[in-house]
Amino acid sequence: MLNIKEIQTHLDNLTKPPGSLGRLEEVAAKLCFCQQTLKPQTRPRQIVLFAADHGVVEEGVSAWPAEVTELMIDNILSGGAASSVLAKTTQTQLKLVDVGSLCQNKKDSKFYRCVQIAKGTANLAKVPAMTKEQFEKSMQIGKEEAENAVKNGAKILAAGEMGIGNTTAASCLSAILCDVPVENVIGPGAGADDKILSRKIQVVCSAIKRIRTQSNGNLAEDIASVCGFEIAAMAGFYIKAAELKTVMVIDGFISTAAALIAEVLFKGSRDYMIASHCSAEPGHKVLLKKLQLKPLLDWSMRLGEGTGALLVMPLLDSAADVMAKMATFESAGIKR
Ligand SMILES: Cc1cc2ncn([C@H]3O[C@H](COP(=O)(O)O)[C@@H](O)[C@H]3O)c2cc1C
Ligand SMILES: O=C(O)c1cccnc1
Repeated sequence: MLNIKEIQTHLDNLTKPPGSLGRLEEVAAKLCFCQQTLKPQTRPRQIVLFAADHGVVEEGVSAWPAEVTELMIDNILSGGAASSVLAKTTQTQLKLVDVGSLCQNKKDSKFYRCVQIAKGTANLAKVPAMTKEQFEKSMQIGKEEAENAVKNGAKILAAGEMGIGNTTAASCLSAILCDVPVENVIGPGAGADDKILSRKIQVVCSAIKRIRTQSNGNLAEDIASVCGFEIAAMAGFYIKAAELKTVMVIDGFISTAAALIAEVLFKGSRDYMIASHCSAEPGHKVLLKKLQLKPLLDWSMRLGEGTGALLVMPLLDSAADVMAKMATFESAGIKR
């Protein structure tokens, strides 16, 4: 078993003042520890984007109509979305899995799978968004995707999401799992104005109240009642990645809500996580703090779709190369 001390010793033997590559060294050490090697690999790598719709959109909580989910699925698959472009730039294989959008089924391919649990969740403002069975089914699909990706050789995994209305679900999850006031975890999402925002606050507050007054103490059921199919699938994806000791790069607010579900249901999952960035959505830093993850970037991004995770892939490449390719003081003949 390669321990942190041995990894640190190797890092300190490389031709640089100890610690001078700052957080790049932290990333390098994490890759080495998770992969149990001093020559970590960052390719091939895979991002899986999970898509689904949200019944709560009928409450007027998003600046966009639910139909945009379907249009963006098509856009992602035809290469025009930010995630598609960044996946190409960073040479990351992208697959989209529709776990519950309002779309008509399309033909499955290597890059697309349609396995809709339902045509969108139920409206969480009025009733539980999904049953515990649907939650477990969604998680299972995520697990299958992580397992297949690793089986196909992926050394690094990332997940992302597409689902109009999903910041409302993520806000509910954050308030419950971090036990913080609702105002700390609600933001404009994909561009809510003040009117939409105040409706969103009302909806989240009433869903939280319902859970707090009606919960039978089953945490998975509480989570399911405000979750999205894509969020549950990402949680399953992260749990399986951790089980398989595979490094996963976490994206924005919604992905991090799923990451916290993973940590709650499978303790220690966070040890395999790298937080790519801190989103402009206010709840994101609350979730990162709870997970004790320090994001690599703080670039005011607020898109989701896996874009933050994709953006940092070259940083992981650099960390791996530093570890595997730099000369040591001894090999370079430099006396310390
Ligand atoms: C064109 C477009 C592309 C996106 N890609 C990701 N999102 C992001 O915004 C949505 C969540 O925000 P809200 O909860 O406010 O609806 C999700 O689909 C998320 O992936 C997008 C949103 C839009 C409009
Ligand atoms: O940070 C995110 O994941 C995010 C923020 C706003 C809208 N959609 C996603």
